[in-house]
Amino acid sequence: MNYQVVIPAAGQGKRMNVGKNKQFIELEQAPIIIHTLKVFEEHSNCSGIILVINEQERDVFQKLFNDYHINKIKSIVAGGSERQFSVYNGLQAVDDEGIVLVHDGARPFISHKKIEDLVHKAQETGAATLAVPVKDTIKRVENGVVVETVERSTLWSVQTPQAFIPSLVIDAHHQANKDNYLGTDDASLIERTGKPVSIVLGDYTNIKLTTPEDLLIAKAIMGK
Ligand SMILES: Nc1ccn([C@@H]2O[C@H](COP(=O)(O)OP(=O)(O)OP(=O)(O)O)[C@@H](O)[C@H]2O)c(=O)n1
Ligand SMILES: C[C@](O)(CO)[C@H](O)COP(=O)(O)O
Repeated sequence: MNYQVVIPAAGQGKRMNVGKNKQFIELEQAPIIIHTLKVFEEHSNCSGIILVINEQERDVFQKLFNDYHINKIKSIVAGGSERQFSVYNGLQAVDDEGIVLVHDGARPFISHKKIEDLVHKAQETGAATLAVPVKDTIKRVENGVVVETVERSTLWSVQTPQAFIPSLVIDAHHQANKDNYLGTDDASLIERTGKPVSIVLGDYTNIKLTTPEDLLIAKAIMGK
């Protein structure tokens, strides 16, 4: 099943603390965002990429597309002040057919196999996300004191891509905007409308490069 993918890459990378958009940090002679884009460029099931960027970085991205032969870019869309707004802007460029994926530009280690597993599930249920079982014990803390230890067997660490029937995720964004609701992922916007979101087992290597330590892990993953 073919799919389109919206890739939000318009963040500032504050937690990476390198003074620039972390998407441009080089790993093995290519920027992080190129590693991510190449996964979809090289996947025959991907019919088009909608990339969401900071407008001030348009020329930088354009040069990267030329240098690395990224040809599946269907649209380049300006991001917003929050990830949710960036994704919403990207979704406006999506064809209302098939399945749409939303995938963080900061997650370069996604595999074709997991994308295909996810798309298959979204075809069945309308909405699905990759996730992995939590390995640490998770506690709810208030004012530096533990108020609850959450039952670990029910906890999953959610990743991207997340996959949807386009109209479902677009309607959920509209509702969230109307309610002034800000979520940290797109699946939560669907959950809050009462519709089900399925879980598809991801890989622990599908990390989001967020803080400097993640670059050490990324180098190990690439070495593997
Ligand atoms: N306003 C925003 C915020 C985030 N993103 C994108 O959403 C993905 C996940 O966000 P995150 O890892 O938090 O990236 P940043 O927002 O850049 O990081 P930080 O919060 O540390 O500034 C990234 O590919 C990021 O570029 C975006 O397109 N628009
Ligand atoms: C969407 C996400 O990657 C799922 O884990 C995560 O919520 C993004 O969070 P961020 O703070 O915007 O990176």
